[in-house]
Amino acid sequence: MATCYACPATPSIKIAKTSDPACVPCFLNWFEEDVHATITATKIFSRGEKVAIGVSGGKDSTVLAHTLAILNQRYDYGLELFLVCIDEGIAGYRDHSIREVHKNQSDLQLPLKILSYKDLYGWTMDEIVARIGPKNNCTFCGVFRRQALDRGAEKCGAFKVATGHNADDVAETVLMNLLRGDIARLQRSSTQVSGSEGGITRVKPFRYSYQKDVVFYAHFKKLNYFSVECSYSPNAYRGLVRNHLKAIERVSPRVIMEIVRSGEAVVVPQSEAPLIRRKCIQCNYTSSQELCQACRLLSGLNIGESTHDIVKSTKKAPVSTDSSAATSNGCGSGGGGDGCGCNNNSVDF
Ligand SMILES: Nc1ncnc2c1ncn2[C@@H]1O[C@H](COP(=O)(O)OP(=O)(O)OP(=O)(O)O)[C@@H](O)[C@H]1O
Repeated sequence: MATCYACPATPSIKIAKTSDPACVPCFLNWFEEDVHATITATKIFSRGEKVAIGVSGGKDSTVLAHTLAILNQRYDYGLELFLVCIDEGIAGYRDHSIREVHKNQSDLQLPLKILSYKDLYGWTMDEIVARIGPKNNCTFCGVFRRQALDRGAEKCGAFKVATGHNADDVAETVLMNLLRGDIARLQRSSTQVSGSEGGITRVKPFRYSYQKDVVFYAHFKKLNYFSVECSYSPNAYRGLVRNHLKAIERVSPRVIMEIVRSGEAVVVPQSEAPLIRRKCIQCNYTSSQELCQACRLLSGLNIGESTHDIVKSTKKAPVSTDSSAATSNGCGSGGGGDGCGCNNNSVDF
């Protein structure tokens, strides 16, 4: 009978990333060591750094917060960790997941900052959807969340945000950008540290961790997390790409890592155009234009512009260094959109 890859015990699972059989204790140890290997290989953290972990209450960020807390102690990274949670104002969804965030905060004993769209922007996502309808709402949510996470990090004195995007998310993003011919975004989404132009940087310690292994880890560790999909998520184009990827993965499990690595191998010649980086005249957030993406969206909302005009107004930046410029089209736009900050449609993280 087969034994665990690392000890004589009977295996309980097959590790998704390596296809090795493993017992639960060896799997848990393997997972943590694999994340440690990613962190050391990609050099995403520096000693003494303050790091804000974006926690939504979902499985990925819940596992991320636990793993980083463990590794920070085990390997003495010397990081000061904070939890930052953004309340988008989606009744029946985010209010429920925030309960899980509180439980995790009490387990981990890390400082928690919760910021809401209502306080930051004057609108909840429920109010925005009531105003603009079911299409394009991921555009608003993505731009606002990205900026809100930066603002949460700033409040903790952190210049780095760690998110729970995993290898499956990154592979989907690489494929989506490739299918859309957006090679500049493909390269941006494949870098180890993004958004470093003087602002707050973003890192993904799970970029080489398989989604299934994250789920196994959460399950075997009995972590508290909320597993319901966002009620407004149309899951259009990313859903298609995800299904294709899952089909290929059944034949060749290594495909996820191979796509992630392929994305990293793409080198795009630097644009001749100078990057313009300034502060938004309204909110002081880093932007490539007078008004940052969030303020442009907000001004359209506040004056009652049509959804089409609001979203169109965010597509004008030719050379964008606006760190909120992760999106330009909406998710509900039938798959043609540049997507949002959430995993369902984003093509930039
Ligand atoms: N409301 C939020 N507050 C704080 N961080 C968030 C929030 N939403 C998303 N994030 C961050 O962005 C990452 C990707 O989020 P997304 O919702 O797209 O994917 P997910 O795979 O469902 O992640 P999770 O399981 O952590 O919710 C999360 O892992 C988390 O780090």
